[in-house]
Amino acid sequence: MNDLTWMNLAAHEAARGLPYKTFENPRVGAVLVKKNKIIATGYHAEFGKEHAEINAFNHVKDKNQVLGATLYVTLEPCASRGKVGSCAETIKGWGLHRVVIGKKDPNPTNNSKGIKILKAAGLIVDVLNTTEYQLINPAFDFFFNKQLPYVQLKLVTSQNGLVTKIVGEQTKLTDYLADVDVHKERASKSAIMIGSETMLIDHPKLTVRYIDINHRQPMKIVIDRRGRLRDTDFNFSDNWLIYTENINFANQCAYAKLVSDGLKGVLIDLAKQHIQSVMVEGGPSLIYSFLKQNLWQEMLIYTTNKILPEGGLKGISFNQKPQKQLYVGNAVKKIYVNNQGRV
Ligand SMILES: NC(=O)C1=CN([C@@H]2O[C@H](COP(=O)(O)OP(=O)(O)OC[C@H]3O[C@@H](n4cnc5c(N)ncnc54)[C@H](OP(=O)(O)O)[C@@H]3O)[C@@H](O)[C@H]2O)C=CC1
Ligand SMILES: Nc1c(N[C@@H]2O[C@H](COP(=O)(O)O)[C@@H](O)[C@H]2O)[nH]c(=O)[nH]c1=O
Ligand SMILES: [Zn+2]
Repeated sequence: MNDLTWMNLAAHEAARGLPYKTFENPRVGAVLVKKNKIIATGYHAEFGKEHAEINAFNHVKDKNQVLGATLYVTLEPCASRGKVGSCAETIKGWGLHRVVIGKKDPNPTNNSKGIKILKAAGLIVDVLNTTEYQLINPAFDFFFNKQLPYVQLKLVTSQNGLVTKIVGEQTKLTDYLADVDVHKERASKSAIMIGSETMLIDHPKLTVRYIDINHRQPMKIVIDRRGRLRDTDFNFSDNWLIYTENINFANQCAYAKLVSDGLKGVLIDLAKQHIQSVMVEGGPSLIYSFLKQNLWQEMLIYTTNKILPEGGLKGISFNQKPQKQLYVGNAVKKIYVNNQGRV
């Protein structure tokens, strides 16, 4: 077994973390190895809980086994104290011989700093930088590399490509199991975004409620260029943010924010508020705008088994081949990846 094989095992561990549980944290895996044998494995399972390296160490019954061992970890151990304390500072007390790292942490609070701590403690540190575990945290990587939120578009259609039965109304298309999947997607995002027309017609909740979560609810964002929400009686609270170009609305509503440079300006502003990822849940007009301006990284289309009469609101036409497709409840979920819009 060589470094790459052990690191692949650590990457498999990382993939045991579920994005709807790790939330804004990266999925990370770790393997402790001594004399070509595994001592323990671990992964980061939940936002705010122990990191992968610590979990691996906690799985070792006789801690003497760790003396002189090698730690394989997919991401550079954190340097900052964060929510659980610095892993690099903890690791240096274990008596390891060597630490092998999949890639450096793109988060500037940790970048190269974890490696520095380990090296200063006399450990041998190697960074492999191979590609297979670069793709495991697309939103985390995109946010820290581009200083913009990762944009995931999502639309639900009938089998014949419509998003509503009647223009100007809402139509529920997904069944319970598909909703659970949608809510897992929501739970992994910092924010959910919709267009003003969807807000006015659907009055959506935009919460995660089909699954339990132990982290915060995503922020709710409405794009309301003209300020059509100005004279409505929506009960906005701190978790809502409305981007508008209507100065009167922005002055009058505590939750409305003036933005003048379009969707890109919105994304830049969200990044400043540490919004790492956004799920744009429609409607089709807003989704088209993100596609046209190439401001997206991933798109989910759930095509349900329902057939709606012609005359309803049309979804989008999109010719790219999906990277993946799977069945969830009454829908086929197609996942599209924008190769020109990634890191
Ligand atoms: N099946 C599904 O998955 C979904 C269905 N729906 C349904 O879709 C319908 C609403 O969808 P739709 O009519 O497409 O409207 P949207 O919800 O997409 O809202 C449209 C508004 O968004 C704003 N907007 C769009 N593009 C831009 C841009 N480039 N820059 C700034 N603002 C922009 C505009 O505001 P302004 O006019 O002020 O400029 C526009 O009027 C509803 O019936 C709803 O029930 C909605 C979501 C999902
Ligand atoms: N119609 C439709 C969806 N529509 C999207 O979900 C929003 C409703 O969110 P909420 O109020 O939290 O349930 C709605 O405004 C629109 O953005 N989503 C789906 O998963 N399945 C569906 O059939
Ligand atoms: Zn850590």
